[in-house]
Amino acid sequence: MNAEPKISIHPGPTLLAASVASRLITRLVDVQNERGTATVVLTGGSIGTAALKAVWESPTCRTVDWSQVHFWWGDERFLPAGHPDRNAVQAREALLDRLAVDPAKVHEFGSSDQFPDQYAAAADYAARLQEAADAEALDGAADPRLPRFDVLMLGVGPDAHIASLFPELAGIRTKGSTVVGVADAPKPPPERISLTLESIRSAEEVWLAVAGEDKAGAVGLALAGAGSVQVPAAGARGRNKTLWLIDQEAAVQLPGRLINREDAEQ
Ligand SMILES: O=C1O[C@H](COP(=O)(O)O)[C@@H](O)[C@H](O)[C@H]1O
Repeated sequence: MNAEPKISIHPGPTLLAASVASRLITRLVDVQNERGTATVVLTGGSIGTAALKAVWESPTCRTVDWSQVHFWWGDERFLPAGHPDRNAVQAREALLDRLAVDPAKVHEFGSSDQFPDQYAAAADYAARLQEAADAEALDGAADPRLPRFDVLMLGVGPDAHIASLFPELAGIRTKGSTVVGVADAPKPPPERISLTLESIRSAEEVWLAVAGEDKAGAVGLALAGAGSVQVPAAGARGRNKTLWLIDQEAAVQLPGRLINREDAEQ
């Protein structure tokens, strides 16, 4: 059973990124207080990267023990290791390279100079996720193929894609695998690697961070209950929490009944 979406609307992208950052810091500290180690799944994209910069700029950044955080990614562009368009490179520049992280806990997708194709890199990531799940050996794990994801962050494209799961393509239809190799993505580069929707839905909390009027149609459709093959963002739900963190421009096509929901987050 996954959690119904809650929506939090912010005045603009800068405050949105700051809000995502402050929630992330708080959540990681809370999880570390409970369990010692926390796990976050990062996203690429505009707000995802801006939020990581905002984490670094936050006065509370150092309240997290960054050496005890596992970092995974929801998706990656299948490019050479240092390519500036790789989500991991952008996350490193924005935050990870500035922190005392444990390199053994930073789990990047393989690159095009390591693997012959995106399918081999996807199989490698699935195997590493399985290893991490086996090492945790959690009773009652959400999915025995995956480690526990405390927070999984997503951006949303104007076409409603999440991670590298695009409308109507094979990736969003994939069942029975945790990771998928993607060909022919409509947004460059065409070759990508992505967690599947079932992996995304195994996370304890899924946060979708979205800004801009070009995303308003996607946000409106996703929250009005569209199907996930046509509108992948509609299927992104966490087990305990599904949180849409959006700005006012991205909110302009929200169904009215959702804007004033009593349970909407402030
Ligand atoms: O290509 C990608 O796009 C989405 C959304 O990016 P945005 O810049 O429109 O916010 C992102 O979530 C995904 O990780 C990335 O690979």
